[in-house]
Amino acid sequence: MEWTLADTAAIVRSPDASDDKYSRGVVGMRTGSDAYPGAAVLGVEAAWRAGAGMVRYVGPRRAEELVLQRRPETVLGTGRVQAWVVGSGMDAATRTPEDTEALRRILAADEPVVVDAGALDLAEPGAHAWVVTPHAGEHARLRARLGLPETGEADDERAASALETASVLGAVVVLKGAVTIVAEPGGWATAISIAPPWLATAGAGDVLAGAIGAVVAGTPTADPAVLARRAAAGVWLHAQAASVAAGALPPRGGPITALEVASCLPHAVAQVVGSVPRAE
Ligand SMILES: NC(=O)C1=CN([C@@H]2O[C@H](COP(=O)(O)OP(=O)(O)OC[C@H]3O[C@@H](n4cnc5c(N)ncnc54)[C@H](O)[C@@H]3O)[C@@H](O)[C@H]2O)[C@@H](O)CC1
Ligand SMILES: Nc1ncnc2c1ncn2[C@@H]1O[C@H](COP(=O)(O)OP(=O)(O)O)[C@@H](O)[C@H]1O
Repeated sequence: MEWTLADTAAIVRSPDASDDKYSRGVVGMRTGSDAYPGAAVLGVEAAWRAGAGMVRYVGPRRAEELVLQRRPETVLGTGRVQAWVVGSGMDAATRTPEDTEALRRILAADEPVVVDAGALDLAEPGAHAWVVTPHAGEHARLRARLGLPETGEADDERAASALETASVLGAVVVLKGAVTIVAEPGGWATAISIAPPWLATAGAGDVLAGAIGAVVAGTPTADPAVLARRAAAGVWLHAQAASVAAGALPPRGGPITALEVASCLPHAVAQVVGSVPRAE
């Protein structure tokens, strides 16, 4: 049930001579708002640092400026992408009608979508290439909207309820917490419990969404079984990056920020690709 480094290594590959920026995966991000421009920066940073070949960003002017300040590599505006990340740093209550319309278009498109925070209210039952990423509070709200009962906090109850939500929604569910559950509509689930409690810090979820987006864009797929395993690999990299960040503070770790977690994603990726023997 626990997702491992070896599982992640079966999914995350290092680029080779045949690769270019497009084949490595382009992530499109519609995240952030005037209230939360920082969430856009965190997600974009994470997508780059988890190995995207290109990141496109669409959002309000101030968020665009902050994103470019941190990552001038980022391409502003729409264009072809292999995966979307939407909703981090957005608020369903204050979203503009244009934002809502744009989110609906993305959710209806063919590319896989990571659906976070302020876009979760738009998730409706169907058969979707979506990875929804609620924390406990968002999961409870999502379940209430889907007409599903309240559930407990024990690990087995969380796994069962994530599976039920995945099945009713027709999408992969990443239920975040100290133990993060990844569940797919077909009935498979896994857990990632290696994250240090220091990861409980504002913005860590925005980083997670960007990291998952990069892993999904690496080999885009609409198959929920494959999508779930790619999402689990993204969760594992994020948790491992947090361990690297906190572990740099001896002897037992110390406080880390979300941006530091994003900055440590390359270490986690390097550990994963370095664990696989080179083909001679
Ligand atoms: N620097 C930034 O720009 C940041 C932006 N953020 C954005 O802020 C927005 C609001 O996110 P929040 O999660 O704070 O607000 P929510 O509106 O989702 O959460 C508010 C309520 O949900 C419950 N809740 C929140 N987290 C919970 C948890 N882990 N377990 C159980 N219940 C929980 C609590 O009752 C809380 O009062 C999102 O769009 C998010 O992406 C946050 O990620 C923080 C950092
Ligand atoms: N006690 C904990 N131990 C380890 N990881 C945690 C703990 N609490 C939360 N996390 C992780 O931190 C991240 C928090 O995300 P989220 O709740 O969306 O916060 P935010 O909205 O501030 O970004 C998730 O990846 C979650 O799994």
